[in-house]
Amino acid sequence: MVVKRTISNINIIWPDYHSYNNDIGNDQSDPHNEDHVSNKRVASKCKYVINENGELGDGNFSTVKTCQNLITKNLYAMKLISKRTIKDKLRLVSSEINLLRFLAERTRSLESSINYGDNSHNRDTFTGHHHILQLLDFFQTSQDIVLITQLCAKGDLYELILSNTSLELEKHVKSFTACMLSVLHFLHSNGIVHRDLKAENVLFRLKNDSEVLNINDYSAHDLILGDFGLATYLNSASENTFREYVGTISYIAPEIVKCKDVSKLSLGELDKIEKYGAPVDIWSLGVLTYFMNFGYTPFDCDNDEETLECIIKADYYSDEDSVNDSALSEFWSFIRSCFTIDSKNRPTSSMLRYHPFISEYFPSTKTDTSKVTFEMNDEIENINGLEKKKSSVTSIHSLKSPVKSTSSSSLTSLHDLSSTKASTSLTKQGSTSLLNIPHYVDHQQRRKQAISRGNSLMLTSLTPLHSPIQKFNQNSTFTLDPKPPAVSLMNGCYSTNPEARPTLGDSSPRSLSNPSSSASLMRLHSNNLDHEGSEIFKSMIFGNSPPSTAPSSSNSFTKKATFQLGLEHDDENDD
Ligand SMILES: Nc1ncnc2c1ncn2[C@@H]1O[C@H](COP(=O)(O)OP(=O)(O)OP(=O)(O)O)[C@@H](O)[C@H]1O
Repeated sequence: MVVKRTISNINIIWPDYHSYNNDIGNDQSDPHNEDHVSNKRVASKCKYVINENGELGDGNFSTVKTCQNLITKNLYAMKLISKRTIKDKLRLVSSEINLLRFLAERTRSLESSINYGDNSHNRDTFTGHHHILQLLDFFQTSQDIVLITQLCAKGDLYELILSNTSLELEKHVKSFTACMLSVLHFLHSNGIVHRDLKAENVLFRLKNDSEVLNINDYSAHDLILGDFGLATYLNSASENTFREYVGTISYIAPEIVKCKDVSKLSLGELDKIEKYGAPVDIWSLGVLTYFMNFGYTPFDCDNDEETLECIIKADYYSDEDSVNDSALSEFWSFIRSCFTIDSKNRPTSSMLRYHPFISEYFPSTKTDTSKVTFEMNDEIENINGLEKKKSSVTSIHSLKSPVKSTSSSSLTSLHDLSSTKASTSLTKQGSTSLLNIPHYVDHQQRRKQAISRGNSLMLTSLTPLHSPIQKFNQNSTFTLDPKPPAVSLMNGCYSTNPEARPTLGDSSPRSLSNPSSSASLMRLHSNNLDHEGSEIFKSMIFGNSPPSTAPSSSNSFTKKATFQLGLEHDDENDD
């Protein structure tokens, strides 16, 4: 059985996750036995090798390693999502892949339409789609579902904040916030909600020639938002997607907190819970901005119940000194806007670009029409007019700081709504609830340690770029090229396990030096059958979108779909 989804111009056919799940269940009987697997399908030889010493990080469901494409010689990040670990959470993985593919397509189409020489485009310092993790390829092995993405530096924003105690407001908090706001603006205007914006998911992309993150060199890195595992389309097919209790507790909005007990509700009761939407990301942005500035998160208390209580009331911690610090007035105004309890009154990503805290990064807002200016003024009035009540000085907050969730810590917190009263309908919708519950350490203690280690911020400024076009292009690490040649991609096929090597070879993209051998991702999905490659390559590439010559029977769709996830296919396409 297949589920067919049409996302913009991409026709994605994805196997029903229940049947896929069954298939994975079979694998688990002997996941190490390739022969067992090969009884029912032929695995392609993996086109990537892993650096066995190149672990970049791990998450709740995955390990991320440096890898090299054997054909292009380019280095990428390989995210290995263990089938054993995700078991019944396949919906989240297919959703992540679908979304990343859509975003990669959207990015390519936007890039091809932007004329960088024309000042009417891209006047803002940050261009949202430049700061999203790009998916290059994906496949599955007997043990893992594998995503190949662009390579970012080891370490993330969370580690950067903790290792520096906090970040500097003028130099970094503002620019990082503006950058993430540009990403949210891009996602929201494309109908996508991320639902897990947090420091751990913000990575640093380096220029090709930099091996380690030199945060002092502005021109050598960019912020990248990753982990789209919880991201979803606003017009999601599932009735209850926006009633799921998902996210990371320190960052969730009040409207998500209200969904905490959805698993215990009857269907009638569930209907009464208001659906949430894109504003949940704005709340998380407020938490992230606050965390960058202070080095601790705003709502965390001794226990989760108290934390959730504070979130519901927007009762964030603030000490009197910082509240009265005039240098922080715009910061607090921004925070208050993000922490507007009523999501309908919370400013959108579009409106927030006008906020004085970060508006200098969005010069395009200055030349908008009078209508927009009026809305802007209105908005700023709202921002400034927000009630002052909301911050706690001596409340139940205990100044605890989050500790990064480890790969095992939140797995136990996966609640499957299928075990609930509302199970029948929710399971049908494929609904799953996921909440990462981080552990906490004593903030004061950590702060003292950081100070005694003499950690100081050495970051240079990501200042607004006033001659934006030229300078932006020079400084950005964003690039879509070189485009991987079609023959180097695996496009969802079933593969042997990637070989691990102690070191990876030369990463110069030799095969890409021959332009005729390269095909952009755009072309891979363009239904243009004139590009190079044999019919079998076309079949592989268009596995998710049948070539126009393919028979249009539902059988052929099914074959394509199963081929795409490698459930049953013959791949004659090995190297
Ligand atoms: N492209 C990349 N380049 C470098 N490091 C990466 C990349 N992708 C992920 N990482 C590292 O691996 C970690 C885990 O990745 P990711 O957050 O995607 O996994 P996850 O299992 O979905 O995590 P979560 O626990 O948030 O659900 C990240 O925190 C980051 O440190």
